[in-house]
Amino acid sequence: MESITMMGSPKNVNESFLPNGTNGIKEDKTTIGILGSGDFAKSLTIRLIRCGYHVVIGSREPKCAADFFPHVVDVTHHEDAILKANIIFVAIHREHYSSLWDLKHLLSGKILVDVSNNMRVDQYPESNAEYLSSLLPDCYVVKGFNVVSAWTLQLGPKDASSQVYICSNNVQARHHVIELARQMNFIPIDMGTLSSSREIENLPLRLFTPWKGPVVIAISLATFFFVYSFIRDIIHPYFKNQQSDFYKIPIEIVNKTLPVVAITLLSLVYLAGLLAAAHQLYYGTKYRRFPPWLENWLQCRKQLGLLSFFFAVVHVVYSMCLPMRRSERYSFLNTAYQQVHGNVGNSWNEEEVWRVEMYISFGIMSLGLLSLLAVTSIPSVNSALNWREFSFIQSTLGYVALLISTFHVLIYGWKRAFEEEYYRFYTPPNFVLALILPTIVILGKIVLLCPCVSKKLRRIKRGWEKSHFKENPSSTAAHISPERVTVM
Ligand SMILES: NC(=O)C1=CN([C@@H]2O[C@H](COP(=O)(O)OP(=O)(O)OC[C@H]3O[C@@H](n4cnc5c(N)ncnc54)[C@H](OP(=O)(O)O)[C@@H]3O)[C@@H](O)[C@H]2O)C=CC1
Ligand SMILES: [Cu+2]
Repeated sequence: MESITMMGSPKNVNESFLPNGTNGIKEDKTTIGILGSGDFAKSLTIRLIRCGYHVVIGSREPKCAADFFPHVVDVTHHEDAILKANIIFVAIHREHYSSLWDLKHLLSGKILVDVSNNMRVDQYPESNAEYLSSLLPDCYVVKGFNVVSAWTLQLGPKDASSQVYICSNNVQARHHVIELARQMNFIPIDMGTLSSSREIENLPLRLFTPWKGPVVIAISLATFFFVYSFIRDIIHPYFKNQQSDFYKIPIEIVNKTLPVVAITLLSLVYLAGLLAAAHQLYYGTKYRRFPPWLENWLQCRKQLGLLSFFFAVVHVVYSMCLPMRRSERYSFLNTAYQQVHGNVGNSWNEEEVWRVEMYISFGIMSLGLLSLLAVTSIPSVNSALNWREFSFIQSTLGYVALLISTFHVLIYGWKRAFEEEYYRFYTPPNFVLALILPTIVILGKIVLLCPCVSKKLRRIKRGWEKSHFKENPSSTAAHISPERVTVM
């Protein structure tokens, strides 16, 4: 186990971890108790003694457990440990909390820090900390430190970026533990009463929660457009003309899918804002709640925007690699041969040259703007901008990015669409599908910019600015109005 090997022999630990004094413990030492001698207890002990605390461990088998702790640590029975400390970490699993019942009389009046986590979100009817508090009502139960892993604890005070969430029904106990967290070089976040403990216990179990919806949308779009292109551009020519284009699957078909997904996701970012504005215009007020699906959509615009940026970047890399392909070289040589054979000296086509120059240029510009939007969505950059600057970049420049990328797609494909021989009207090529949403969004924005509409929208907003909280303090529409949410 890493935590054990890191400690080495007690002598080494004494030399390397203890901060000052002959025995490493400060004169004004504070004793912290820990019940349990597992991974978390070991790592917590290291962090505490590095920060100058004296630690007493309560174990069911102190003799065995003592081998795994530095010799300055007092490893003893539960009863003894409880008597020696006022702040006691409960580093045992919830399933064993009932064993503390026998120690009830000794624990009375002590601060108990519950660090436990569960295996699943909302695994039990009540949170572990609330359960501990109900089991030992004479103790001051504080929830905290469950979001840091044993590994993080071992990294030592140099790692001063970890936040720990702390809550308790007893204000003094909470402040003691907050102060202890600060001394241990964590950033404590006061979460109020013990009713927050369920939320705190669910925090380490989250897996990219705000990303789930946008990722599912991106994967679904990518799958749909990939399969569509595969059938249209590979399977159909194969059955119709016995033309084997299967070599196109790894790069060409993938690279036809990526830009369509990127532009569709970017359109979805702005479509949500447009629908929210339409909702407000329709009802003539800002105080009416958006439907839940629209609220969720508005809240995941940043993730949709970043995914769009990701797809655009991968599309650029694929496009730059297109000339490296062997197939590209063969078709280039074949064209050259046919040109020589046909006695064509100059194949320069001014219109084609302009088309390609334009769409590449528009592609580069839209990637540049998307990068700017992505950078300003980083919290540290975003906090350096005032609201107007942020809104200019995320809203105005975002629409410009959408417009330019629409031109990029349009110029790329318009001529090809008319050159297609088969399925011209029944199954439009990918790029035609890619243009549907951006066109709707751009037209919608133009409508919103019309003087009469924008005047009405401004009036609605001004009304909100003046009296929102007086009129409807619980309105969530205000919190996620189209103008106030990070667009990307
Ligand atoms: N490991 C981690 O990274 C993290 C752990 N946590 C939480 O910390 C707590 C401890 O986790 P961890 O150290 O990994 O677990 P371990 O299984 O490594 O250790 C648990 C300890 O509990 C004690 N114990 C076991 N059974 C009983 C029992 N029947 N009665 C009383 N005590 C018992 C044992 O100590 P002894 O034999 O000395 O009595 C044992 O060492 C858990 O609640 C966990 O959710 C929170 C965040 C991160
Ligand atoms: Cu492109």
